[in-house]
Amino acid sequence: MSPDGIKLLKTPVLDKSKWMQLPRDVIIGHDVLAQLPKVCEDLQVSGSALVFSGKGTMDVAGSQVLSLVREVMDAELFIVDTITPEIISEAEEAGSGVDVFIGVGGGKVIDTAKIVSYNCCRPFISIPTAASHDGIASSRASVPVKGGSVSLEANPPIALIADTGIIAAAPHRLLAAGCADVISNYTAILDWELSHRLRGEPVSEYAIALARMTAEIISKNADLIKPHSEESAWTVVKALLSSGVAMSIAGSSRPASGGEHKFSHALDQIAPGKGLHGEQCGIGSIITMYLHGGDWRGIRTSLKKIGAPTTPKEMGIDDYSAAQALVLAHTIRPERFTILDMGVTEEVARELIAMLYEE
Ligand SMILES: NC(=O)C1=CN([C@@H]2O[C@H](COP(=O)(O)OP(=O)(O)OC[C@H]3O[C@@H](n4cnc5c(N)ncnc54)[C@H](OP(=O)(O)O)[C@@H]3O)[C@@H](O)[C@H]2O)C=CC1
Ligand SMILES: O=C(CO)COP(=O)(O)O
Ligand SMILES: [Zn+2]
Repeated sequence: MSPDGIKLLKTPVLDKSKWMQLPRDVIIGHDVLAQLPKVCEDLQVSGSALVFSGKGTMDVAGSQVLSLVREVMDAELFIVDTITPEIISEAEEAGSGVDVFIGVGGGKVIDTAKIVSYNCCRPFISIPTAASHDGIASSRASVPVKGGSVSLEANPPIALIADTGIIAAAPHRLLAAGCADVISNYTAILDWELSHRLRGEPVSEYAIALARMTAEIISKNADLIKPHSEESAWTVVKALLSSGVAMSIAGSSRPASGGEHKFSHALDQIAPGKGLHGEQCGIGSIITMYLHGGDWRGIRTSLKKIGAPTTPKEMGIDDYSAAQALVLAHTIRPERFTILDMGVTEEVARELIAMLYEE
């Protein structure tokens, strides 16, 4: 009984908690780069910044961002050529004592800034120059390591500033790769559900619903995704954002990364520097959708409409290497159970790659 005589009910304790981190300010649109000083003011970010950019993306937006940041705080530059544990340590040293990290570029630049931000316990602002991957707003980062790849916990951006003018001007190949990365959510989800049924891995229905809806929006609008159209850049950036949020809800990259991603990571080892991340995942998704017994032709049609490759040859990768990547995929993150972990022989792998060329 409470002091007021009200009978208190004993409620069962749910011994469960979850901490999800999501972006706070999201600015998407034409010429929004100029909003950066305002965003820093809104988020009360001041002091000093370390701006990460790439060799090519420096000219696209990195220099402009550096000038804008220097209007409101001290800023230094760190050029990311490739992402490795060594480069990350180097960047952490350069970022010691810095108040905010800003990533301006493609996926490698953004992932590096994200990891350094997490390790240095300082916020990070994401400024993608291309809609090529769904890590622009996620709380995960992928790092290639010897013999594979690791998915690390990282800081999601405190702010995402996506300038659709810059993104639409980027080579169409990058936008098409971003679409393919999102379309591959279809099979990532099937793999997660398979692991749930076979291994008892917990799933998040909300993360699955969001990731699937995102893939559906891109597939349904495949006809409307056009090169150098700011409208298309809008559509794709929003999809990448919601796919990233799905990963943050899940607390892992599971809703957006399954066997098709393991295939892509294996290709990065076997045929480095040929295909883009999203392109490889898209092709992997056609194959794993076939293995799941789903509409693999539908995935292939969407990718073709968008202008993403559907065969290894289109990425400059020979079929033998692609088949090897399929066989090796299960060795990448063996703890992540997918349909490719059920056993793919060399013979089957060759047949699966040949299937991609079928009319
Ligand atoms: N954290 C996550 O949740 C996710 C992470 N990823 C990771 O992201 C990476 C893939 O990203 P992706 O962007 O495809 O690869 P990269 O970061 O390697 O970028 C590909 C190329 O595009 C160039 N580029 C970027 N923007 C422009 C532009 N506007 N105009 C001309 N060139 C441009 C880059 O230039 P530059 O040389 O200047 O860099 C680079 O040469 C992988 O490492 C992948 O693992 C992918 C999905 C999700
Ligand atoms: O690329 C991702 C989602 O699109 C996530 O990357 P991982 O495969 O490294 O988890
Ligand atoms: Zn991906």
